[in-house]
Amino acid sequence: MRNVAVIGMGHVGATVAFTLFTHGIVDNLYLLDKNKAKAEAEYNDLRDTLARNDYHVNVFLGDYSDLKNVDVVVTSFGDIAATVKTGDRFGEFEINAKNAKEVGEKIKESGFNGILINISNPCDAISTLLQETTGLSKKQVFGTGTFLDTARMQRIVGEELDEDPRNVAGFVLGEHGASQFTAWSTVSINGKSAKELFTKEQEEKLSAQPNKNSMKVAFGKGYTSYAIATCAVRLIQAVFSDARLFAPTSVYLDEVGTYIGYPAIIGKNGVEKVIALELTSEEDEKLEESAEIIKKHIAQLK
Ligand SMILES: NC(=O)c1ccc[n+]([C@@H]2O[C@H](COP(=O)([O-])OP(=O)(O)OC[C@H]3O[C@@H](n4cnc5c(N)ncnc54)[C@H](O)[C@@H]3O)[C@@H](O)[C@H]2O)c1
Repeated sequence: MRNVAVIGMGHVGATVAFTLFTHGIVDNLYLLDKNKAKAEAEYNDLRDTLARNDYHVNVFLGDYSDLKNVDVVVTSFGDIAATVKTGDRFGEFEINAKNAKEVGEKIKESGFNGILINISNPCDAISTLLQETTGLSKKQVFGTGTFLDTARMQRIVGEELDEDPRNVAGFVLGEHGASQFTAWSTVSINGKSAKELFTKEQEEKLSAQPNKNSMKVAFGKGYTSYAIATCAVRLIQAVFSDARLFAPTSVYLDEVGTYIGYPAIIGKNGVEKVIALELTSEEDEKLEESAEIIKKHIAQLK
């Protein structure tokens, strides 16, 4: 049985739950939110879907005591208005640091010992706090990180070359936030390296787009949901099917001493392996600078 709990049933959590439900990716789905009325409304809306859904899914109004038997917990708590107001994911840091402590302690008390995939922002810092509070291993806890920003980069590069985004390989690395960067040395399109296709100026212009585009969506609809939910669901599937998916997620990177967006192999144990990239010295510096920003914020909290 594939058991998933989603904690935080806002725009993102509800879209993750709906996607799992309609794609039959879960057998038992537990919905949790500190706003009980919201969780109950989502629970009832999903139950009303059952008679027309292609798959049977057992959906529950969850409680922390249910987590003991859950395989994957997704954390999507927060207050998106705080990010939209500031245009910076650290705008939600104070709120979500408190939430991470509260939710993390409850997860620990529940006896949960599965895989925790964090979405809540600022993603790298909150993944760090959740790992510390739950006491789960660094393999068991990871964040969606730059998996989403990488998808945005693939879209932008694909559009530039009139190619399907799935034909674009490579990574956006670093903070899921303003200091992220496209590691152009890793990017290729249908086997051709970005270096052969773009000038330095073009790369710089394209680099700024993933983060800009995300804020454009957030400002336009007040939140973002489809792309992040699709990323989270792909990662959940990778855990259930032990896909050993090579994906840039927010993982603990020893070299920089923090959770940060970097490629890893995702499988049944969570982070099976972090894959060391051969970056240029300029990219290495950018990664370190991005790590310093994440660490500085976490240190200010302590
Ligand atoms: N990592 C990414 O790429 C990415 C992308 C989009 C959104 N996000 C983040 O995901 C989070 C959710 O976004 P959203 O648009 O759904 O926000 P939202 O404000 O619509 O919903 C947040 C939900 O969390 C609940 N919540 C708050 N504190 C809680 C707690 N302690 N325990 C349980 N539930 C709690 C709220 O009641 C609310 O229903 C935000 O932090 C947002 O910034 C991350």
